[in-house]
Amino acid sequence: MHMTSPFSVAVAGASGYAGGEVLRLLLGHPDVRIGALTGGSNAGQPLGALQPHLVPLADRVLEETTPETLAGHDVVFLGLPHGQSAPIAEALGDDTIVVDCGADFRLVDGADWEKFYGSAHAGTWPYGLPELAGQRDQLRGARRIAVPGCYPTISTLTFAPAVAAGLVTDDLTVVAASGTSGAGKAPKPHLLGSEVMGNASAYGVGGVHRHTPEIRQNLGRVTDADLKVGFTPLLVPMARGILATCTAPLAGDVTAEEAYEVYAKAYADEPFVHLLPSGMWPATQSVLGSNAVHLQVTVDEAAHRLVAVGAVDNLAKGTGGAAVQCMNLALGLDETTGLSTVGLAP
Ligand SMILES: NC(=O)C1=CN([C@@H]2O[C@H](COP(=O)(O)OP(=O)(O)OC[C@H]3O[C@@H](n4cnc5c(N)ncnc54)[C@H](OP(=O)(O)O)[C@@H]3O)[C@@H](O)[C@H]2O)C=CC1
Ligand SMILES: CC(=O)N[C@@H](CCC(=O)OP(=O)(O)O)C(=O)O
Repeated sequence: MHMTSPFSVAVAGASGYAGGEVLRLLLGHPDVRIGALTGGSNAGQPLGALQPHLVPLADRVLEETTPETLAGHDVVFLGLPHGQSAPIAEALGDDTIVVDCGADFRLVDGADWEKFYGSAHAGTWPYGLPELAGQRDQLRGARRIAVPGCYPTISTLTFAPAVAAGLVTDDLTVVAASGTSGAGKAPKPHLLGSEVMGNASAYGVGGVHRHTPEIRQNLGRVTDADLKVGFTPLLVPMARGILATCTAPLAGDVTAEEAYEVYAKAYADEPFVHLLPSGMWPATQSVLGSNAVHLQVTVDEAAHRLVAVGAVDNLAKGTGGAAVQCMNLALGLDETTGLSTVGLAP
């Protein structure tokens, strides 16, 4: 099938956070026409009752999420719980570009999948992080795309230049604080206002969070070293954003200026990765709503460690923005179409 602009696009999970963010961005995209919008328990509801910020789509009624409702579009975005994507993708056929915001097709190693997700591995699709070595070429013209997890996106981009350049040993530590939208819209006891407001907490501690193998897999693409990745997620009282602190012992004598130069060179041509001026440190507010990632790096001489910090909007570059960026690559459009690097302040 030969696709031409405007490309018809359907969104499954349009009532959820990821689906809603994909739609927010698609409403500003010049080359798409928004087709079917589907939900789960909210099928039959007008979108305006669920996503009031998506004003131009307020009167659109959510359909059931089935291969039939999603068929006949050039692109289908899936913002569904884990495990729901494979049967739909299979039924859609290879003419349709399927961009999955879920985890089902991100991991290469089936044993990792089974250990961390506890179910049978569905397979592996091209991985939707164009900035990671070798991935952009896989995404151009792709028909199936696995959008990364939000923590893996920022952890990978924050650590990759140091790991690729051999500035650090194989012993990597990530501590990342996320806003609550990372956990989705479905009600959960630990996300009640009383549990979240005025509170910061750790969870998934001790190498058990399912994003640990995804981060290790990504950074394993830029080094031959057998990496050890320690990942600790934190939940903090904000709606959007992740701030990741990535540290590792230095492999040799490296100055802060040399580390900064490595990062500047690695991302010189990346439209969405912004290395802040030396001495300025990333803050989530600056990337909210935008597809930008903000980074900074230095060396702690006394501790003989590299310290890099990254900020991302988990719903934008962390999911919906990455999904649109990958759609652009798959369709042969300019990768930045419909995406902004402008955040919010204050
Ligand atoms: N939130 C984030 O920051 C990120 C999310 N993701 C991934 O994106 C996907 C969606 O997450 P998110 O939007 O946060 O989750 P939400 O809980 O906010 O949304 C889930 C969506 O899936 C729909 N849904 C749930 N169960 C079914 C079902 N059985 N059949 C059909 N539709 C169903 C829901 O519909 P309804 O409400 O109508 O029941 C809703 O539209 C997940 O795989 C998540 O891991 C990835 C990276 C970051
Ligand atoms: C704050 C919070 O709860 N975040 C989620 C990660 C969200 C994400 O990236 O999602 P998937 O990998 O599931 O697609 C978590 O830790 O489970």
